[in-house]
Amino acid sequence: MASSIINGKEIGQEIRKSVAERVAQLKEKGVTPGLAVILVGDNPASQTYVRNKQKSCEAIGIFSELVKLPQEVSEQELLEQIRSLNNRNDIHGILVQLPLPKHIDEDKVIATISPEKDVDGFSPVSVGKMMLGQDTYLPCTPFGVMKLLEYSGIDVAGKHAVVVGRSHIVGKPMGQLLLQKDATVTYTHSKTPDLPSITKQADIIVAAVGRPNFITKEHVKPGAVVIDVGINRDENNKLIGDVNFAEVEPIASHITPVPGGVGPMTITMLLYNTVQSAENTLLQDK
Ligand SMILES: Nc1nc(=O)c2c([nH]1)NC[C@@H]1CN(c3ccc(C(=O)N[C@@H](CCC(=O)O)C(=O)O)cc3)C=[N+]21
Repeated sequence: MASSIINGKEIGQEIRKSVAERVAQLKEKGVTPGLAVILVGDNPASQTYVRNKQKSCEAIGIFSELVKLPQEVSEQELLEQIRSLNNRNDIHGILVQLPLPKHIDEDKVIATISPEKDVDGFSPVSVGKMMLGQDTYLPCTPFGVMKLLEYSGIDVAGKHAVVVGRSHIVGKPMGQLLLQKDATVTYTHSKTPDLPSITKQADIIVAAVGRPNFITKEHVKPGAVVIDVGINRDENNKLIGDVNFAEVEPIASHITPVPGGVGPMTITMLLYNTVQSAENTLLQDK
């Protein structure tokens, strides 16, 4: 059974088209959605991601502003930059590119972003609302995975979903969103004994461990859906996922490739959240 390869680039493009239409409607009302991206230091990977985010904004008419700060910037200065962006009417979304240098308290930085502008969905307020099923900005990567499943016609209700990884930005919220759609969710992680015995029971596996080719055919039940959130780089700087694609593809029913799977969806949902935030300001003005 060869699997159907889920094309995140194509699904992302389709969603971006409808987001672009909403941007056009906002502009008719005199509002240009604006995203501020804060980049600290000069990590080459972060620079590439940030450039991709800016290009994607431009392509659909979202204004994007890059705030570049040196590696040695003080936490105080970074917090002041965020507060000033919180107060700007032309900025509807604020994203602080992670990871941050070690001398800066990431939790404090994220908590300083106004929840109204937290288009990453990382702040304590956003996370709390998500847990309660309230209206909020959903974290872009798990949100993107839910859209991939939906657009691929995969109904998660009643399915057993196994999430591998428990990070604040992917694993934990991923399980929540699946649970909200009536999946039965199992969380697994680096301290889970005999992982294959658990993942073998999954109808849907979401791999978000950050280890290249970690999920092999021994982990996968034939016919399972396999979503690869991994973005590892090999020695030649080539992008590789957490799933051994060559091994797993023949037995899965659906699988996401890396690149071209979850990655493009993360950016798509960032654009989506930013436009949502701009629309929300219009509702508040009324
Ligand atoms: N505050 C914050 N928010 C983030 O959302 C955030 C972050 N910090 N820090 C870093 C990670 C990583 N991330 C990616 C987004 C898109 C691709 C992506 O588009 N990948 C393409 C390929 C890109 C390439 O070839 O390099 C793909 O998978 O097809 C990858 C990774 C967002 N992150």
